Amino acid sequence: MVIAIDGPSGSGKSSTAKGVARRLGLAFLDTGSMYRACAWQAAEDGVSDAADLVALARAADLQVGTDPDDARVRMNGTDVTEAIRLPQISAEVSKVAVVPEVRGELVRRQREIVADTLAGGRGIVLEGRDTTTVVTPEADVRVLLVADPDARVARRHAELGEVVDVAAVSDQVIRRDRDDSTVAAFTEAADGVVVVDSTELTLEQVVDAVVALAGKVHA
Ligand SMILES: Nc1ncnc2c1ncn2[C@@H]1O[C@H](COP(=O)(O)OP(=O)(O)OP(=O)(O)O)[C@@H](O)[C@H]1O
Ligand SMILES: Nc1ccn([C@H]2C[C@H](O)[C@@H](COP(=O)(O)O)O2)c(=O)n1
Repeated sequence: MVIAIDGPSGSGKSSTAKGVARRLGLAFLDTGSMYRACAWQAAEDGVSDAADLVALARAADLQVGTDPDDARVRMNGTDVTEAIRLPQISAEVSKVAVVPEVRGELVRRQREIVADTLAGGRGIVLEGRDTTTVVTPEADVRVLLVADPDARVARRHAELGEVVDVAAVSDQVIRRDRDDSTVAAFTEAADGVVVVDSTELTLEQVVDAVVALAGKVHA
């Protein structure tokens, strides 16, 4: 069983994918964490031009955990699980994600993780921007998870707290989507991809909806 979930920032992809993975006993892969880890390394090294970013991605010793309860990320020997969620990484990550050769390298690694997980006898839920269209277009269940922009900004604001102002949150959600959508097709559902709108749904209800789609595969 492979379940792929894409969508814009703050639509609830990570929370939903983890919830579905827990419910069905599947592994979990946050593909965005891999772009974030590269952005973290680029900031550490002070590099920003495309050739350097590609070299960094190709040389990276990048370890991504697939336990939905403890998906730790290690980049070149450093545990960056918390660091990659900092606002400065969210602000910079799109500059890394728009480089085609970086995408090619990370997609190759993501497919490898999926294949290794399946070879080990376990299914996987992966989420990101291009998992339904590029990484695993053959997935058993493919979902485009959407939510109104106001709801997405409000969710992110609630998560980050008062320390981050509305303009910064909007940059993390709206501006980032604009930049990210130049290289990945997550604003429209591709053929065979089911749209789930989480605007008026609780997280539990969204997880129920995806689990129900997975149930139909085995029906
Ligand atoms: N259905 C929902 N209703 C209310 N809040 C939700 C719902 N789904 C997720 N959330 C909350 O919204 C926030 C964003 O969720 P999450 O990180 O899962 O989104 P995402 O799509 O993975 O975002 P990004 O792509 O920016 O990493 C979190 O605080 C999460 O708890
Ligand atoms: N499959 C993916 C996953 C992520 N990205 C990019 C776009 C995001 O700005 C960034 C971080 O992702 P997030 O943790 O916010 O889900 O990585 C992508 O291009 N393709």
